[in-house]
Amino acid sequence: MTKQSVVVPEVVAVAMPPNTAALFPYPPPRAMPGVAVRKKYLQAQMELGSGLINGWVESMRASSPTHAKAAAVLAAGVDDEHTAWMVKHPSALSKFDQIVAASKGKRIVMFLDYDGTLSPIVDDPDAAFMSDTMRLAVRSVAKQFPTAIVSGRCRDKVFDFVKLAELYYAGSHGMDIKGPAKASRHTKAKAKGVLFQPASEFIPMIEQVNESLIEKTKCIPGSKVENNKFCVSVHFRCVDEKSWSTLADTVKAVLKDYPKLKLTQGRKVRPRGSHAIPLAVNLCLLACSLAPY
Ligand SMILES: O=P(O)(O)OC[C@H]1O[C@H](O[C@H]2O[C@H](CO)[C@@H](O)[C@H](O)[C@H]2O)[C@H](O)[C@@H](O)[C@@H]1O
Repeated sequence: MTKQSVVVPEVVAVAMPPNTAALFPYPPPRAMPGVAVRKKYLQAQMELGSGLINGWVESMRASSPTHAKAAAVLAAGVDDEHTAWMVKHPSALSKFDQIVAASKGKRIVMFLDYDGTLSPIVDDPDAAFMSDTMRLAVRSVAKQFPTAIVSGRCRDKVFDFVKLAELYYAGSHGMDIKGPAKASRHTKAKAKGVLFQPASEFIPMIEQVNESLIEKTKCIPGSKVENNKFCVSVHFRCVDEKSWSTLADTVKAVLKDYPKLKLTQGRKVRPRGSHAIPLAVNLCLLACSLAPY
């Protein structure tokens, strides 16, 4: 997901009571002890039809820990990448007072990511469950502020994990947005009619691509194709690094027949022309009757 200033997990901490710090570690947990894993980079997400596919495997390598790198990190006991990342992205909780002071007199809307923020990163995307403690924390935040979850996943799937009817849900990287099913003091009638699906015409095409990707990648152990309704994710977290280029070539081959779909390096396969995350944020803000971002 593209990081926007109103979406970054640091903002999550703004409205979280300080004692929620232990609910979930941030940055997202590592797949192996001592090895930094950035969930954002662990999916095969490519730029389709625009020639940007070159270098995709390099990007996978650069952003994912190789076995050699993992071994080096374990041996040295130092993870420079993680340290550098933390310097650039300090925990909002360590600056909680400053953030509270800066928010005085302002209206706050909460935008939360799901994977790696509300749920731990796990190998099986279907098993990224949210804890009851986290659910309670989100529920209590939603009582204070209009709250939205913005995810690359299919909206229904996120709802099935979260199960809180009082939230806004922006699925498929913002191409599927729905206001709260349950009125709260923030949403009342205004939110009721919110349903935004600007890419509905692409659903049959996405289904075709999904089927084709499943068929073509089934011989690559560890790969997993996830239909997110308005976009498709090809996961390579569990694929041997030696097979990454095969996987990249396979995905590229499938998608060359779909010039209307965009394959973005480090992002997701989605209909061209969509600027999903800022749109998701703006629509949620409008639904809450706040100024667009
Ligand atoms: O909403 P985002 O933060 O942009 O992430 C979108 C993707 O999240 C999920 O994948 C990630 O979490 C999985 C479960 O922990 C993990 O197995 C995977 O490696 C991660 O990339 C989701 O499954 C994807 O469809 C989303 O695109």
